[in-house]
Amino acid sequence: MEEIISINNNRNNFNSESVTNNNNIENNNIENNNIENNNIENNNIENNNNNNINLENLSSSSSLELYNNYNNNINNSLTNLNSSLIANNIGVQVIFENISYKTENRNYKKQLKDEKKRKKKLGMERSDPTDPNPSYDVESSTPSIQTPQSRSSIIPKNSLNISKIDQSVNPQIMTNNGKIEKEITILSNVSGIIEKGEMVGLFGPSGSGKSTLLDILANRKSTGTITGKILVNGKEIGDAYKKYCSYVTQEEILLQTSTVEETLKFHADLRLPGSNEQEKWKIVEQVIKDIGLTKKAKSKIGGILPGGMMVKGLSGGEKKRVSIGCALVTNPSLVFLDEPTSGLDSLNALKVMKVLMNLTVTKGVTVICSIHQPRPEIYHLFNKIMIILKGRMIYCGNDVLNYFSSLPNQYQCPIHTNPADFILDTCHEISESDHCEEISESWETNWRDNMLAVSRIQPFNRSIEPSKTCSLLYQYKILVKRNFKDFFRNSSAYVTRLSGGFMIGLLFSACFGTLSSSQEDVLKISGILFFLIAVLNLIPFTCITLFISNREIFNSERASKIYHSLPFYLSSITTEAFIQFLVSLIVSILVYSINHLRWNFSSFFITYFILYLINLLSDLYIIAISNITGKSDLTFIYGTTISITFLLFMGHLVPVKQLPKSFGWIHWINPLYYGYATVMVSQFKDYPLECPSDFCQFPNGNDVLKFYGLEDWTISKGIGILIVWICFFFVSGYWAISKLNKEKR
Ligand SMILES: Nc1ncnc2c1ncn2[C@@H]1O[C@H](COP(=O)(O)OP(=O)(O)OP(=O)(O)O)[C@@H](O)[C@H]1O
Repeated sequence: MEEIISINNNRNNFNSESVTNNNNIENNNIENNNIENNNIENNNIENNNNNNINLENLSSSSSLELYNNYNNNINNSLTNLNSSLIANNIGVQVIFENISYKTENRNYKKQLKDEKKRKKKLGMERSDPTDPNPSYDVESSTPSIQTPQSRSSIIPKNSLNISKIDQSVNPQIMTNNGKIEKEITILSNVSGIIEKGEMVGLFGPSGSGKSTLLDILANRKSTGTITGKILVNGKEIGDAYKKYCSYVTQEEILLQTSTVEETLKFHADLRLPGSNEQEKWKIVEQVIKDIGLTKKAKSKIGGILPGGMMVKGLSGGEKKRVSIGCALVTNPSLVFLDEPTSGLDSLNALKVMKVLMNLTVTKGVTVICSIHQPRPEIYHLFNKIMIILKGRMIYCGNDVLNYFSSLPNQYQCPIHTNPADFILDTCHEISESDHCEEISESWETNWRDNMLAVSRIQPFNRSIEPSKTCSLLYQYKILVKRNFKDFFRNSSAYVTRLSGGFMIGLLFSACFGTLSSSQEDVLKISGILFFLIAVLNLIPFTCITLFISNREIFNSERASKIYHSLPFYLSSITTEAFIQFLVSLIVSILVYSINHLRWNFSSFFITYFILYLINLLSDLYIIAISNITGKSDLTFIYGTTISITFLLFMGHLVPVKQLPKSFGWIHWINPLYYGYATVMVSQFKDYPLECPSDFCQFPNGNDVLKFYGLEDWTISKGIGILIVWICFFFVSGYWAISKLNKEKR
């Protein structure tokens, strides 16, 4: 039996793909998706011109009533299509009503400042005796008593009206009677309906509020006040809503050293807590098929690693498909995408969009994406268009061209013009016309009176349970596994750091040679200890770009809420602690064995342990600074300033007792001083020194300690204080990563 369901996608020049009963969607180079989906077998979607609704009549009509009837028919035919085509699959219907969003105006201070400047300038102009046409006081920040007409007539042509300018630059900054507000309204009473299995394009000029609406619909907004309702299949489902949504950000932030399947498995591990390994792998395989990357499953993502090394990997479009894949592992009902085609060439953009269309057709997934001027083939893949202008919905449906021609100015799409370009151009025209307000209001009234009334509530066929999360320990395990894999695959990271340790060890050996307990070598030994601490303090500076890049990945993954910040932070510190363990060990063994420092196991062990603590501590404070600043250049500047201060007041170059009184206290807040004091004690405490004549400066190691003001120092005190400092930097780093530089949405 071959049932043919015809739908009219009712846009001029529409020529969408056809889905045959083999589900083979013509997909250029994308692999065919042989997805087993009994529900859609035997269903053919054909976009033909045998439409039930006559487009010609519609285009000649400009009446809203006719348009509404038409739209209702389309809605019904789409609903029929959806219900018969994808009866048991995962799609959901989403109705959002009167969504408004207010937030703190981040430009408030700047606007006030600009306003002050403007007033000052106007004041100066007024008092200019040479001005033949003295201007009047134009108080944009307080309502004027002049009539609009008189007011406009008295504003000199060249005078600045800051509130007007601000609104045109950033049309979302809505002012109240021209008053600069601390809180601004980004979205106002936005409503719409998205049927299951629909692919919806969210259009609008830059700054109109598309990303804001997507964030709200995807439940990702963490700032501001949101009002309105989101109904899933007619129900308000609160927290469980998250379970149905996935969000794909504009920029794909993926770990370059992971393969496609590892990336997806990572997401499956953290987002599917109820599934076993076998099930997760099955899902990963299916997602790889869905995104058409079976042949590239074992390929690395690729890109430039933080150290600068280039890893060959996927193309931009393929990376975007992996990002989409990450969003698909949870089998979402709704997928939101913020400009999925940005940065891609038109062929790759089309491939990405066809992957999305496949999902809507084969699984009934609802796809909503904001998009800027797509090529016509992409535009025609959308079942529905939503248009946001100045934070208000001006259209939501599938006949936008006819709708625009029905508006007061009768905007007609010229032949051979990309409809997407026409939509954007028309939006600009509308926003500058006097009808803008009227058009938004008439659409809102139309929505309330007609659209909502005809929408059919879909039955709920997915369970409404709040989503489960993995335990923190499990998250930590998965993150540590990923970190170590990444570390060993990034040869520039481990080769540089380990070979750096090796080179430093050899250079020290070459410079200081074999040392003895003679008087001349006493200063060399204290010099070696100082330089060892200085080098191990500076080594972490080589990893600033790595820390910043990890932070970016973390921010993006945290926004998707796939893990908690604590396991992420602990896993990063675990990897770092391991690397520093190796680096300090290499340096200590080389220096100790070649330079012949005080040889007994406890001295070696204590020296090594202190060097390790110094290395770890330095790593932690660089991590803390990079988490606080979020920028590599600032981390470098603050880090070097702190390190230089620490090294100066370490007690080697100038023994602490000889430091000037006004600055001498600094050594008490210098963790490197405690490290240096402790290794000095481990080397010189009760250490017999050669004394060739009756008088020598240091008859015994204790005299060396006395010279440096360390005679009362003990090893246990030093280790204790260093551990306290490590804890301090550890906590500061965690506080900074969890509280600062968050992705504000
Ligand atoms: N806290 C804020 N203070 C001031 N303006 C804000 C604030 N948050 C958002 N905006 C402004 O609101 C507008 C809507 O932002 P949004 O990112 O949703 O627009 P968009 O349509 O997605 O733009 P684009 O297409 O350029 O990404 C922008 O002009 C933005 O600058």
